[in-house]
Amino acid sequence: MREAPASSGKEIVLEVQQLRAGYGELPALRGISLRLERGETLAVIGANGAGKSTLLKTLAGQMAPTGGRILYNGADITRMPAHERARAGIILVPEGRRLFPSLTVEENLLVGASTKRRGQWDLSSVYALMPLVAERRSRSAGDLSGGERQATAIARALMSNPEVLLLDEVSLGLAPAVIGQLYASLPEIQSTGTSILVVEQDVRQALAVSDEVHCLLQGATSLAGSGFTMDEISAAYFGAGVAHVTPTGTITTLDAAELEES
Ligand SMILES: Nc1ncnc2c1ncn2[C@@H]1O[C@H](COP(=O)(O)OP(=O)(O)OP(=O)(O)O)[C@@H](O)[C@H]1O
Repeated sequence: MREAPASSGKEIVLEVQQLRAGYGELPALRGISLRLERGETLAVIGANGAGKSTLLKTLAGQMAPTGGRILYNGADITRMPAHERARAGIILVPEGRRLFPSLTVEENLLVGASTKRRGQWDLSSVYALMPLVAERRSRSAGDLSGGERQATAIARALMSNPEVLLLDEVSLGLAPAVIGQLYASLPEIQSTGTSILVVEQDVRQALAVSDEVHCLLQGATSLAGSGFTMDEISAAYFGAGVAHVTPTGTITTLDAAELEES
């Protein structure tokens, strides 16, 4: 694997070094390294089973890594439990939304506020950002449509005033117009200094919303950085090795032979 270090001079909020994780004997992450800058959106892409959800779960503390380190604002949080990471500002919106169906939308949002982190997000600012959620505030979460549930899940995460927001498959199963509305809220979230790591199946959507992209292939990094062509991305996504140096930043490439060895 080749790496050319980036030197953008921006503050690194989250740094992942050679992260490994797996399920029993099955390795799901095989030495992932990445950096998330303050206020940056990084899209993690890759085919089914590439390790995207495992990466987010490991960053949120829901899965213990088998190797490597996670640094948050320079401190080693590799062994920090999930609830402490949430209190520290790393908030995961998991695939499948996981709201409390018998509670109203507003009650779900108030659960998000239970980390008691201070910041600009409270009920009124979240409702202003997401009018769809405001309109549904008195509804039971169990009665919402898929898009409304996803919007509510993001709104609940915002109530924690996250420093790092981890979004897993925001668009899964939603109509394009609904996906557009959800992604439209990201720039404003980002502008408050929150860093966003978004897992997205739709590569074009991922590129549209992110500053940088990180492609996983069978648990390893096949491409990372910005300014790639669709051909380069699809080669990394499906497994043909590519080599490319971006104008601005890090580039990591992995060819098929290296993947076999790792
Ligand atoms: N609970 C689990 N038990 C055993 N193996 C698992 C489990 N969850 C994931 N895996 C395996 O770990 C690997 C990585 O899965 P992961 O869900 O992280 O991939 P993904 O990129 O998020 O895929 P998808 O887009 O399908 O969600 C796959 O081989 C998957 O089969």
